[in-house]
Amino acid sequence: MQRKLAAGNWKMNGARADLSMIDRLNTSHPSPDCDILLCPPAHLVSQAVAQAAKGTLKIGAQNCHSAETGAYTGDISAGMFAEIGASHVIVGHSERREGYGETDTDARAKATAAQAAGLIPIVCLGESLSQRDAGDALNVILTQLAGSVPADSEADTLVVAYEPIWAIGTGKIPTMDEIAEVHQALRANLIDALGQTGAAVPLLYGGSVKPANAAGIFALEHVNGALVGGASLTAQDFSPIIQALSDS
Ligand SMILES: O=C[C@H](O)COP(=O)(O)O
Repeated sequence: MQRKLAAGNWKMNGARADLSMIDRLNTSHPSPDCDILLCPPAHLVSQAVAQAAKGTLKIGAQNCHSAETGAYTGDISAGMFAEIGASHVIVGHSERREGYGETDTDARAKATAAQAAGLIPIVCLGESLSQRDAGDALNVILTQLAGSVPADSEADTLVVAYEPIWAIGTGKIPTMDEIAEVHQALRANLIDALGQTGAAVPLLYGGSVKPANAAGIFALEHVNGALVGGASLTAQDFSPIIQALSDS
């Protein structure tokens, strides 16, 4: 059985004062098989960890370098995030792939470094609108999966997130059939690659998840949670998404 995960990605948003929502999230009590994760900007991770310590909320990072240490000005390694108490790190997000030219090889190197440091990588995959319109979505996604996931992953050391690029921050989402088709294909390919481990890896959907559409998405087979951007910025929006996942 897969664990459920409601993960919030604040991207380059949020200030110290916004960490007060952690107290509200920590008072929610999702089902025992459901984890809540918040990934604030790097400068807030340490304080977020301290603030979350009295509850079960986990804190993650949005990116890491694949090396342990070295002359990489401005970068932060997975081990450094682990040292300050992070539990997860997002890798291969389309905003890193598109904005910084990161490849599947980069995503896999970061995911491998994360696992070595004791962090759980959330490996992101997703097609552009033109790729979907051309009927190439599954091919693109499964190629990214094969190239980005470390071969020796375990069920509790890997999360995979399907995020269609055209759904991120747009208010548009795929049809339920389209999400189900992708998640079914991801599950089948993970089982092919990892055996029974692949059956237990949590699969998240991301892209314009809101309180109004969360329950429908979480009802789909092989959807074990969400990677939430805009709606994770306030407890008012994120809490009902967590509740919908917990109830699913
Ligand atoms: O990492 C989160 C995703 O990019 C989704 O962002 P969004 O919920 O604002 O569409």
